[in-house]
Amino acid sequence: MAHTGVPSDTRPIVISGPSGVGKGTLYGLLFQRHPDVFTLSVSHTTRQPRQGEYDGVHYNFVTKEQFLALKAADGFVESAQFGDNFYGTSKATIAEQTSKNKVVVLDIEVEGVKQVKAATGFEARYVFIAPPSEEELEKRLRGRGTESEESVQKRLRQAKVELEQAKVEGFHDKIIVNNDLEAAYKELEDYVYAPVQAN
Ligand SMILES: Nc1ncnc2c1ncn2[C@@H]1O[C@H](COP(=O)(O)OP(=O)(O)OP(=O)(O)O)[C@@H](O)[C@H]1O
Repeated sequence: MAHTGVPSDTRPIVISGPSGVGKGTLYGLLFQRHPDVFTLSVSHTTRQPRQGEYDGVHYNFVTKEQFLALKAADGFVESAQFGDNFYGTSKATIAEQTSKNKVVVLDIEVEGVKQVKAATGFEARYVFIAPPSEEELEKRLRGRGTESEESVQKRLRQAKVELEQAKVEGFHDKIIVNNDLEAAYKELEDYVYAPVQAN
């Protein structure tokens, strides 16, 4: 069945999975095939904008002081530090995007997923994208041609952590194996458009 319009369940969708598994490709299709329905969450960051990046579009660019103040006020559903820079997803940003009748998609690592699950007053749906095999994951990561050898190795180590966590019963609401892209996309779309489950 073809799905159209806004899903009945409008909770944000948290998508996780190892680097190179095809998360971006899959939700990219969701955005492309359902324009104006879904939107990627806009993170806060303390790093400097790069050429062509706009405040409020690619990131909400803030100072370290602003970031830490928001964190102290429990304003993030998840946050992390990479090198000298802080990154986080603010509750207010998600609420604002949701109020515009958009279903917000969050693309985060497993540590972030744990934080979102522990965040107070925040409801979401958790989708894990799994590779058909670790060999295929490595092939895709290399095939993308964006990573150095060191970065490939680092991502593969992190992949093992992600895959281990995904085995925990009930941690994710839905696990999709991205083998054939169209089949995986269909599974994602069917899940996203499934009617709200009565508890
Ligand atoms: N089902 C599939 N079959 C074969 N190749 C795929 C499939 N899905 C995605 N790919 C390819 O795998 C590579 C990695 O995909 P993508 O960049 O979407 O991964 P990602 O999970 O978003 O990675 P990251 O977390 O590093 O951003 C891309 O080159 C993409 O075209």
